[in-house]
Amino acid sequence: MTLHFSKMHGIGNDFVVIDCRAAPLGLSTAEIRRLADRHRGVGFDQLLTIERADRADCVWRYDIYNQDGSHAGQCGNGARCVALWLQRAGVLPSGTVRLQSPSGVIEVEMRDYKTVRVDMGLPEFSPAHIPLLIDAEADSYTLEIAGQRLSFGAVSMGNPHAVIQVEDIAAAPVAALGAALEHSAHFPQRCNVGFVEIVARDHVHLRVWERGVGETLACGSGACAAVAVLRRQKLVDEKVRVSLPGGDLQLEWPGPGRSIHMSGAAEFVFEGEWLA
Ligand SMILES: N[C@@H](CCC[C@H](N)C(=O)O)C(=O)O
Repeated sequence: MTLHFSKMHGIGNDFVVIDCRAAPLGLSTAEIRRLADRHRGVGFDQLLTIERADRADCVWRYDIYNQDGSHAGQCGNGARCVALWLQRAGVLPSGTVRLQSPSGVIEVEMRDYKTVRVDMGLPEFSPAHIPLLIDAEADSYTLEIAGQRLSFGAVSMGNPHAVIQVEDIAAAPVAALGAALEHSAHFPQRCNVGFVEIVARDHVHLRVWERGVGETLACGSGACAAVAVLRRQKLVDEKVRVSLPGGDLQLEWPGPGRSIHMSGAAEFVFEGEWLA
């Protein structure tokens, strides 16, 4: 089997993008993992498929798979790459465009040749929605994780996120605590774990341990989650620059009942054929 793909990235969060407009993906979980292998396959953080929408108010939809083959509900950096991919294919209408994602409709808008602004929708804080097995919704939760008491905020951006505030981003225990919280029984669908250092009310540093991947260079939904959690705790302003290891994203969240907007780069790397 030969599979044509585009290799793309959004500030270092990298993707294999497959055109499924004419035919469904048809890869097993084992094949997705082989394609994700950075030595024996192509390598990616997420696999994105582009398909025809099945709802009347969208033309295109995308689906998301992590490196370990698991399915994801949202991918912010991926949404920007999907918009750029559709534009290069000549099928992205001008202006604001509604895209069907696995967790609902989002809106994308090309700002210049490689900057995309995305309406990522409403952050959902209710534990049932995340899902987080805990009695009552709160700004912050404390649990015993990996032998220590850990405080974190939690939110769904269409996918589950925990957000931990740290003093020094360089020293954050991303791998150790990220993996432990991702697999904690309190998160029945696992979770993405963000470690965030507040630099100023309009600037934070963020590193993200992604569910199904590990630490990535950037996570768009993780950036939204960090801003949502910190803003709810009244620690940041409406507009926040989020600096990740792979680059910066601009976030805007006016507050409850309003969408979070994220702006940042999307880039093509190459086109290829996978000889499966
Ligand atoms: N890199 C993404 C998030 C991808 C999905 C995530 N790992 C999950 O399983 O929820 C982003 O940019 O948002």
